[in-house]
Amino acid sequence: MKISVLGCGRWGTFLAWYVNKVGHQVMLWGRDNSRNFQRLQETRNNDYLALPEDVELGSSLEQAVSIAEIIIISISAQELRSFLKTLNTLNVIAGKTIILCMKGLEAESGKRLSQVVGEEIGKNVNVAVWVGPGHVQDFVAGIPNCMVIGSEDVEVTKQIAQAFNSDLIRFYYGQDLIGNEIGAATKNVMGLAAGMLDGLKYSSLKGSLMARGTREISHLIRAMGGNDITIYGLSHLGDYEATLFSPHSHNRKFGQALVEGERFEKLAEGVSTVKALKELSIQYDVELPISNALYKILYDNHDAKDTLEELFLRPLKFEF
Ligand SMILES: NC(=O)C1=CN([C@@H]2O[C@H](COP(=O)(O)OP(=O)(O)OC[C@H]3O[C@@H](n4cnc5c(N)ncnc54)[C@H](O)[C@@H]3O)[C@@H](O)[C@H]2O)C=CC1
Ligand SMILES: O=C(CO)COP(=O)(O)O
Repeated sequence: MKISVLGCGRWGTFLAWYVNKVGHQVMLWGRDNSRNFQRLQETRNNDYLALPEDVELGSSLEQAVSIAEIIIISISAQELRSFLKTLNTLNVIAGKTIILCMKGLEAESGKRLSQVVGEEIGKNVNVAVWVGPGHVQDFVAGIPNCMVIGSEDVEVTKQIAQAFNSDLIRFYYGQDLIGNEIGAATKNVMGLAAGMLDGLKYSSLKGSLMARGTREISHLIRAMGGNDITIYGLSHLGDYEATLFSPHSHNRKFGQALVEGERFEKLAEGVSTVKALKELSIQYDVELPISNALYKILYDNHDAKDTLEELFLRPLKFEF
């Protein structure tokens, strides 16, 4: 199949590498002025991998979209809406399948990224998400993992999963788009919290964070009309090792750097997702104590140690 990957950062470049490896014809698109794109053009390398010669690099968005049946998008979540507005003006997207390979929510509205596609592009495309655990560093070292593809159309889900399945990534068919999108975005929030615990030398609390984090987000998924069991699947709990424990996780590193008084400059999607969760907790009237504590730390300048310790002072309650 002809596939174009839009976004040539850490993950987008890996996706182009992977989709080429499993036998598809791939174009990786980036903006002319992007440092990532320029470096790939000059060296075909980034910090993580070397791109094979048969992955085409392109900077014309119109060309990248018009030549492909499947369009994979992997840019920062907060850029998606404006990016789609630009894409829409080119009039080449109708009839394509868009796969969102990004883990975030729109910060101001709390909207899921597939909803943003629906609002900006309309109904004349198929939309799927490809989420779950995986770091470029592990995949290029040949370490396999499991991931999940989901959409509102089971035939689209199956077609994509079958086209991309390999002995490096085993795909499962997602059955709950709301749960998969909320789960994928919010695992980054738990990653920020895990990093803060690491920085505070409270790493032994990460087991409790896993238990209470999943419970908190399952309430939100149910309130939003999803299936609360999805939280225990690949998009959320299955991604905890790669986020709460992995030395590669940007979200975990961001949280750790914050409590250590350092700055972590790379994209940590959880920071914007914390804002989205504040909005969703109001919209759906769901209590999200861990996410709310992170909001106070990140947006109201509360002290991380005090704020996380305050979680222990709440009234006792039943576990489930
Ligand atoms: N296992 C998985 O499914 C993984 C998923 N991700 C997700 O992938 C997404 C991207 O993350 P990274 O690649 O780490 O970020 P990154 O910062 O390395 O790459 C983002 C890329 O998007 C481009 N970009 C940003 N705004 C743009 C715009 N308006 N128009 C065109 N291009 C734009 C940037 O130039 C950059 O090349 C995130 O949502 C992240 O959560 C990341 C790693 C693993
Ligand atoms: O989603 C990821 C791993 O599955 C990447 O996580 P980070 O963005 O925290 O590095």
